[in-house]
Amino acid sequence: MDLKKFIRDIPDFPEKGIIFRDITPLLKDKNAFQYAINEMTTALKSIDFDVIAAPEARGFIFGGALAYNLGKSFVPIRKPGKLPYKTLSEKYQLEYGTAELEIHEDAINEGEKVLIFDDVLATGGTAKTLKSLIEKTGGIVAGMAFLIELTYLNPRKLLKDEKVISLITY
Ligand SMILES: O=P(O)(O)OC[C@H]1O[C@H](OP(=O)(O)OP(=O)(O)O)[C@H](O)[C@@H]1O
Ligand SMILES: Nc1ncnc2[nH]cnc12
Repeated sequence: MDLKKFIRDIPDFPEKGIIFRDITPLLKDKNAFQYAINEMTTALKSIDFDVIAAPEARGFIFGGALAYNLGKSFVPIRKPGKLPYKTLSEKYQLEYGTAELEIHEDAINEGEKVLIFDDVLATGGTAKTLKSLIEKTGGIVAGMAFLIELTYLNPRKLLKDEKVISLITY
């Protein structure tokens, strides 16, 4: 199945000059959604890890399904003020502005192998921040996987030495 057919390009969203890759048509089509989850599930079998960590909001949609499929636990990384226990937090830049993410300080056990999942790898700013937060908790990043990679933004420049998987590239 050509998954790109289910990604809609929205020019100038949320700012002028950005081509937003909208995943909602893929989510709307049950066969495409299931195919994407199954393809990613297969791809992730090549990585040895214990836990999937994913950021709010779009990362949760796929991260939870993948963790269930692979029999792994799931760690939510959230926008500020949403997690109820003690948190570690980092501010960062993404393709369209600045943002901040938080993780519970006890979310990951010392030495646990973590797979980062997100829907889009754009500049790599979010992924780099996720890695840093996970390492602060004592976790080890075993790999990173994305539904979509925007190669024209050179995200892998920020992710040297990481194992990176993506299903759809632009
Ligand atoms: O590689 P980067 O340039 O950092 O961009 C990628 C991030 O941007 C989007 O998240 P956004 O913060 O827009 O959140 P959302 O999932 O809540 O829409 C996307 O879901 C990734 O997390
Ligand atoms: N161009 C883009 N489309 C969708 N999500 C994104 N996150 C960062 N850049 C994005």
